[in-house]
Amino acid sequence: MGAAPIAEADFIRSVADALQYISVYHPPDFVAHLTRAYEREESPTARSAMAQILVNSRMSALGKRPMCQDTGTVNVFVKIGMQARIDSRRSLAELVDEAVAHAYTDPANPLRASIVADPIFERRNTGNNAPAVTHVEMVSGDRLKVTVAAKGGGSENKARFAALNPGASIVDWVLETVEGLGAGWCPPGLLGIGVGGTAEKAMILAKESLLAPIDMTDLLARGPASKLEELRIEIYEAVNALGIGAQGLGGLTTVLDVKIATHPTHAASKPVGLIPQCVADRHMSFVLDGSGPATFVPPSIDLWPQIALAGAGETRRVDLDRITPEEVAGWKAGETLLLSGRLLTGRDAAHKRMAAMLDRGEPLPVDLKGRAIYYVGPVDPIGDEVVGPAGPTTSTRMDPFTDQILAATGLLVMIGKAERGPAAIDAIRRHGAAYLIAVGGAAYLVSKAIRSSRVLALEDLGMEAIREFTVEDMPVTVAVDATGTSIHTTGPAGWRRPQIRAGGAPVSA
Ligand SMILES: O=C(O)C[C@H](O)C(=O)O
Repeated sequence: MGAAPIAEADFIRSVADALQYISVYHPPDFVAHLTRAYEREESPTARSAMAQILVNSRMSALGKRPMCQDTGTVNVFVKIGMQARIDSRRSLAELVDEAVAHAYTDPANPLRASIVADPIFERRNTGNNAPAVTHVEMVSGDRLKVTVAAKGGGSENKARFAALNPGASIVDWVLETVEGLGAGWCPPGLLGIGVGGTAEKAMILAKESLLAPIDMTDLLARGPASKLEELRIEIYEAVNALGIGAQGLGGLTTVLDVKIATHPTHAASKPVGLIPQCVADRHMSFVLDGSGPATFVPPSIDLWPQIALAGAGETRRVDLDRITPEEVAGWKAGETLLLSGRLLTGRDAAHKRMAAMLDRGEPLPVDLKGRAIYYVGPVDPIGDEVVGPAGPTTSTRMDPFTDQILAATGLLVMIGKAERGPAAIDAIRRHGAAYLIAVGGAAYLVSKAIRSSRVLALEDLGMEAIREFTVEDMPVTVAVDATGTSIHTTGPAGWRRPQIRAGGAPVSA
């Protein structure tokens, strides 16, 4: 007699519950590896960023609110036993999408809807984060193994592929590629590498490799038992020697682990996919056998270290309602500021609209003169929150608009995460502006500095609308000052170490 059929409702409920679970709880292996990296970190700025990420992670677990404002694209991998049966007339993708809609609109913990339908033209938010990206594989057995992941856009944007020559070095390609990624993928995190098969197979292998347990600490302690493990250690050490560090600030740890999955390939080929995983590492697996929905037990809060964040001390306080070009000119790259007052928000879609309005000679819906703008798309609030988790988004996406907006509006300050490109840095210097960063992946913690929030303009853009926040003592770091000095250049340069190949030879790349 075969296994009992899996009820449609059990499948939907299990996927929805898993999505809610991973939005608030980091996997224990991630917390353990990040804690170890934090304890060993010698770069004060990187260590402080890691402290904020760990405190944020614990707060999310306690408050049952998302660890990151970017609650991700839902990726689902379903392995269906050849003898399993799902009692439904709908497609598996439809069931997954119903679960996504349930999870993301759950009134107890609404997650941010980030998916836009029609990626080329309208880019209209679907409102419930569906559809997901669902992969199905038929395997032996009579059960269903489901893995759900919620992958942030910043790290997904840094996915890379190369069709290498069979004799080319994977290590050299990974090093060159990771150096070029910048910090928009929110390190410290993981690298997923897929090698072999075909172009699309290498990318899926890279993505799936990120779902394996994080075990670099054990691997380093016991030593490699295979050539693949040797390669993992070699890449792990070589990438960390680049000195990129947490949030690209320069430091000892950029990656907590390196995962590699392989598949046989054509004699002429060596396809390689690389997908980084940001600090919002969110995934879990469960099995359905027809006996009911999966259940998920919250982890013990003892999993997290208790870290006291440094007090304000002598930190410079900034009144956002009275900033002047002279004051901004006095800020130095690397300095910590505590911001209070009114802060505008705007990100990708708002910048595109504002640039189009300026091109047409139209007035903007908000006056940016002398103001600060925060690149953020927050989660909706619940209960007595004024806003949900609201961490910074990757600023380089706003680079193409920066010169035009600074020149046309008199905007003084931008706040986001990770580095700016050369053209944006040049514009910041020419206009006497400044670029500040908050810690990516510390969204719930950041939201605690926000005292009020209201939508000011472009409401149709949903989470991308222009809002006005009132903030109190919001901690940020000056990343590009008015002289054009960038901490994302000076920081990593100070922490870069010589590359040593397995066997002792220096890496040529
Ligand atoms: O969409 C976002 O909020 C952020 C995105 O995950 C990013 O890292 O840039």
